[in-house]
Amino acid sequence: MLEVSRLSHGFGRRPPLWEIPHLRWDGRSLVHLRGDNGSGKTTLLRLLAGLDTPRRGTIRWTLDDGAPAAPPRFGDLLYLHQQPYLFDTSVAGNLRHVARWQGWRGDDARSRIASMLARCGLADHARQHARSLSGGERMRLALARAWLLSPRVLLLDEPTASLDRQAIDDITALILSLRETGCAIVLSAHQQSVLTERCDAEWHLERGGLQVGDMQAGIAEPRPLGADS
Ligand SMILES: Nc1ncnc2c1ncn2[C@@H]1O[C@H](COP(=O)(O)OP(=O)(O)OP(=O)(O)O)[C@@H](O)[C@H]1O
Repeated sequence: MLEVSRLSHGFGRRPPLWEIPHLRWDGRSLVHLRGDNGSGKTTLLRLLAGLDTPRRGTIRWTLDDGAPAAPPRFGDLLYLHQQPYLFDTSVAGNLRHVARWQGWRGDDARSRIASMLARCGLADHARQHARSLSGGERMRLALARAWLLSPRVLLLDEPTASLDRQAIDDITALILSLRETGCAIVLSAHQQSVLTERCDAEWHLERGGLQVGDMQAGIAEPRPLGADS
């Protein structure tokens, strides 16, 4: 469970990008973080990932009963940038790094890597250098690498930006499969797509605040700037 309280952040002398009085997330759903370019989606995801420290407010992880939980460790929570960093090696080599990190060896490692390459449609690219992949393939490899770490929470920054329809469909299928494993996902996207249509909830950054909506019920609960909820 994620609990955000009186959170705000900004840069330099500029006013805060947004203020979020209160946000509670069960850490189970698939959330679409929506907002115009420059509204602060990446900034919020980076704060949730613990990569930056907020100017004001708190981000806490709790157990279901509200008791404090330790912040998720690397591997439990992963943040993927829209141009994901890939290791300077082959496609399979990128997955071998994770296999070593996980302590997998020999045939066990090889079969896990082969099945992940197949699942992500990258089997034919196994020996190709990762940095020569197309945009959609790079994102698929980044998701494959993340998947091998079995994250509990995945924060995806514009995973379908600049991709064509087929690539968006491929990434959508992968993200939905990852979610089936029980991984909670927040993904940012400034436009609606086949992927965002499959989300359970929407967090909408606009006019300096965050509106939370339940996509299934079609409800949006405005949380006005500065107000407690
Ligand atoms: N490290 C930084 N230093 C100064 N300004 C920054 C920094 N990071 C982000 N900003 C500014 O904060 C604002 C929000 O940026 P952010 O990347 O969070 O928006 P975004 O909603 O993710 O945008 P996009 O949809 O274009 O990716 C922008 O005006 C950006 O220039």
